[in-house]
Parts: sequence; C-alpha cells; structure tokens
Amino acid sequence: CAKKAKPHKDDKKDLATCRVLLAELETHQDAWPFLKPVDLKAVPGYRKVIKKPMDFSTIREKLNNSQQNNELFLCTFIIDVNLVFDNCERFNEDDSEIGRAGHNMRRFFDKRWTELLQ
Ligand SMILES: CO[C@H](O)CCc1ccc(O)cc1
Repeated sequence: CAKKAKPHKDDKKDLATCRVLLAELETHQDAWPFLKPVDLKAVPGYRKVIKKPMDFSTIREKLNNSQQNNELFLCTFIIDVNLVFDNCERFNEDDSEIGRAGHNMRRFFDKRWTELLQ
C-alpha cells in the first residue's frame, strides 16, 4: 500500500479517516466476532493455526498510539484490518456464521476505504 494508484495528497486527514472507518467497522452488525482478541485459551487450535491474531480493539490501540508523522500508520492500518479477515477465512468455513460475517465485513471495508482513502 506504499505505492498508491492515485498519490494521496492530504495525509493529514488520514488518521482521522482511519478512526472514522474503524468506528464504522466496530458498529457494523456483523462485527461481533472481531471486536476483541480471540480467547486463545477457549478456542482449541487457534493459537497454533493463526500466527498473527488481530482484532478491532487492538487496531484501535495501535491507531491511538501511532504518531501521525510515522507515515506508515496508514499502511499498518490497512494491513491489520485485512489480517482480521484473512485470519477469519483461515479458521472458519465460508459457509459458517463467522465465516460469512468475515466476508461481509471485508466487502464493507473494501468499499469504504476506497471511498474514503483513495
Ligand atoms: C474471529 O473469530 C475467530 O475466527 C474464532 C472463531 C471461533 C470461535 C469459537 C468457535 O467455537 C468456533 C469459531
């Protein structure tokens, strides 16, 4: 994501835009599996299968700690959100409640970040 198709001129608003986008993800009706870290003690196999767990609350923490002048925050944000959905696809059947929630959320995110950030 370092090389943007359209050079994005105004990086100043990007941090605020990431916060808006994250709020939309967190309030989406299908967000429930992704709001908090998966309980590695409660879900057999998760720790072994998923090398880099990620969830929306962790992304919010990272965004709150990221410095705007650390221009990597936008790429980190996009990569982390996609990691949530990639982990979900790896661990859940497409034809399952959580699997479908992951696909719905990814579709929603792809649409909104294109509208807001590209
Ligand atoms: C984002 O949710 C994770 O993929 C864990 C999914 C899961 C948790 C407990 C189960 O019994 C089954 C799937």
